[in-house]
Amino acid sequence: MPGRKPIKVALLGCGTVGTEVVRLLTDQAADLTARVGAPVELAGIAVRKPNKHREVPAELLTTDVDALVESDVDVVVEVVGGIEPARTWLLKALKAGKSVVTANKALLAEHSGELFEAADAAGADLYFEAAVAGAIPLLRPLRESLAGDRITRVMGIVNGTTNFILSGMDSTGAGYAETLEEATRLGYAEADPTADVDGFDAASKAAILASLAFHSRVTAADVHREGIAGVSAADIAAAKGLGRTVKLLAICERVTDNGTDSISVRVHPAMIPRSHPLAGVNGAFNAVFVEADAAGEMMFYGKGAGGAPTASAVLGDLVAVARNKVVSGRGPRESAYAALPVRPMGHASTKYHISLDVADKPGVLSQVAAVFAEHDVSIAAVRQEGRVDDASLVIVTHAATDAALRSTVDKIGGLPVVREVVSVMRVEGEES
Ligand SMILES: NC(=O)C1=CN([C@@H]2O[C@H](COP(=O)(O)OP(=O)(O)OC[C@H]3O[C@@H](n4cnc5c(N)ncnc54)[C@H](O)[C@@H]3O)[C@@H](O)[C@H]2O)C=CC1
Ligand SMILES: N[C@@H](CC=O)C(=O)O
Ligand code: NA
Repeated sequence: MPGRKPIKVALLGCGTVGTEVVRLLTDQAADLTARVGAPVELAGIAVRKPNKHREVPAELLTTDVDALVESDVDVVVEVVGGIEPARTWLLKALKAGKSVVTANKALLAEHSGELFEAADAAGADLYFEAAVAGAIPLLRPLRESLAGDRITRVMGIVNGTTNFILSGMDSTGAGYAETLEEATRLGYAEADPTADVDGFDAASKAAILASLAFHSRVTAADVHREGIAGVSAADIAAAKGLGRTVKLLAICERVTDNGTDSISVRVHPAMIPRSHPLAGVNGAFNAVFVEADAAGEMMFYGKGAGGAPTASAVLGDLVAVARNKVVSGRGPRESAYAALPVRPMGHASTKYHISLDVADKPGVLSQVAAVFAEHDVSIAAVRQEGRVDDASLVIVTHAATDAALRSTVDKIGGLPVVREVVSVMRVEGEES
């Protein structure tokens, strides 16, 4: 836009995502100018080792992040990751009235309250579409399109790395370690991939989703978290035998009890029917179901990880905050007025799949069934395989509280007729 003052952008970080942000900004410069109503100018790129970044203009590179943030830039885009020093940089930017675009879910899941307060005080924007489910437009629909509805549930696959690993184990029998290595090579995994496999990344995303969906502040510490490190080839085979597959799910629910609302939020592996729409979500793809009172069910699907898909979401946010700058407007602020409490995991209603190695003699089933009855857990299906010395008992329960199911499994493990509790996994989704 000739004559229009450019929107100056500081880019912090130039790794998997940052490199693609620079490419898209450069390749689409003319279109972005037209869409924003002013040129979008990359003023500097902060990195740790400038001589390692031959793919971007050398004159833009700097190691002095503070000076870049404090310069006359209008927008700070952060794709470094981690809590500190990213938190300090972004607070500094927001307090100075610079809008922020970030892909940093770890930071947002801990400190979004503080960041939003700084943004509000200075009249700046804070956008973070790339932080959950990569390229998929999901946070903007929650913050804006569905702001007039009452969301009851957000559930899905939000980590590309673990989905890539579980899909590989299920379809080709690929090993855990080799698939993780491949996910890292493809740029899906976090700098420390234990954040992915232990469920921390998905838990951060679940906290962000629950905060937006239920207008409350939910942090990563509020999320019940289990990763996929304990998922074995035997679990995958057991799931297959039952017409199911294993996925790492993030589940955020509004629970209404005696007219009072609370939030249940958890991340754990679960067996789902192979006919379930999430069962066909493979590789680094993510998919998220949203249920709202008036809208009903919606499904969001697309690439959840990788440099280019994530950069697409970053650029979308950059255009939004730049447009706001051009018209001196602002995007949505934090909406946490409902302040709903988070329920402990023990109160969550879940179903279990339990595989037991048992002595194959009369009375075993009745002893096991008695423990379920004692804990008020009802059995949906039982399958016994094998004969003397090599028997296995597979039990699928109806929904019960997670606390009751855990106590049931603990007590069954102590029965003399049970040689080993081979696998315990939650079951989600109805058979269709
Ligand atoms: N890779 C992906 O698929 C996705 C990544 N994200 C998020 O995007 C962010 C960036 O991720 P990636 O690009 O994959 O990470 P990366 O590790 O490839 O890149 C990080 C960049 O930050 C730079 N950096 C680190 N510490 C620095 C410091 N103190 N000063 C200056 N520069 C520093 C590194 O040199 C590197 O250029 C993270 O928050 C991540 O969680 C979000 C969605 C998807
Ligand atoms: N490590 C993350 C990257 C995107 O958020 C993932 O695997 O999903
Ligand atoms: Na997204």
